[in-house]
Amino acid sequence: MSTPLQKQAILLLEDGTVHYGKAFGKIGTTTGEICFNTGMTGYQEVFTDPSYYGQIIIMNNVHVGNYGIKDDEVESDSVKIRGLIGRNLEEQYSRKLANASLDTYLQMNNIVCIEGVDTRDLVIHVRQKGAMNCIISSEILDVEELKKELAKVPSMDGLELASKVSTNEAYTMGDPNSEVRIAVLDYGTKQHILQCMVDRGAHLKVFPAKSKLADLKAFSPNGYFISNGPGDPAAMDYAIATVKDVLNESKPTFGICLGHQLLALASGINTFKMHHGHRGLNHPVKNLITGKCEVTTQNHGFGVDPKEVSKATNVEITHVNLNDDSIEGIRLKDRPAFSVQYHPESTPGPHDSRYLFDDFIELIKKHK
Ligand SMILES: NC(=O)CC[C@H](N)C(=O)O
Repeated sequence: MSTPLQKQAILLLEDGTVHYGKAFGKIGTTTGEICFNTGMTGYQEVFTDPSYYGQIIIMNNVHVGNYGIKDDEVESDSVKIRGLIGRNLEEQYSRKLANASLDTYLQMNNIVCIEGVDTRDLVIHVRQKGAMNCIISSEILDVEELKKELAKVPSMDGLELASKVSTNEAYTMGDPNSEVRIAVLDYGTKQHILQCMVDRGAHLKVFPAKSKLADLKAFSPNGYFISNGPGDPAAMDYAIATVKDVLNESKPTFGICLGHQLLALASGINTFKMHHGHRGLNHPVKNLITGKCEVTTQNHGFGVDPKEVSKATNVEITHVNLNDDSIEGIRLKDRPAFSVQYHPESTPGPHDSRYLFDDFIELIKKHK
């Protein structure tokens, strides 16, 4: 909750919209693409998800921070969002197990934030006008000066960001004696995606973004995983080339979110920038194979082109979004490869879709 002692802060959007509020986290200036997350819980997992790198997040929930911060509730080693916008960002927290307050955590991670903003109004605005860049500042309070800074920020459309959050060195996880060996292409993976595979007995080797098929093959994998990550998938020529080579191996391959988009691009299907994307914990998806509905966790601003998918002879649509009919899952007809646009590891979120990890492990065992 804002107090009279807090410094002023300003939020300026690319279309000229201005919101005034109070500074939270680091005092400074930050820029990025504005987007909103409708989830009511799981803020720490959201802030540490590398897919959000380069983005400034509006949290729809009116209170953020009430249960503090816990060191192990993270999806990567640091906060990856570029900035945070909230109605009430809380310094006080009530969970005994928490290690720190949200404010301390955001300051430690150098994240510039603004609170006291009418987030309902702002979310409706972004929902109507679409994704755009924005700037938050608690040090420059002159709108004209902020406009000049904001004009320098590149559009998310066409931006390659995955190589900035990928691991620098390859590393392994899980039981080295496992019969299931998965080579992971890390474009900014969430830790719990890897954990979901390790929990099912897999041995993983996680490779830096620019690794080639030959690097992966040196691990003798019997399955390949293509991770989630930030930025525009169409700007990732190096990854599209590697995923094409991976598909030619005809080994079980699974992609999540950015990995789904790369699987489509490597199969000759384009992606596109969505109007304002999907970010939250309650997106209904229908599995067209089983006829069942799943409530899913989502975080994406790009999508796979539905017209091109329906024309492609080698690709089958397996999942659709029940809110807007967008493509949520595909599988290849001529290769043991499948992918989903949403996040089945669901940290945070409902566990309805974790069966996809079981399916992947089963597919690998069958193909051995
Ligand atoms: N969660 C993700 O992997 C996001 C993928 C991609 N950066 C998008 O915004 O669509």
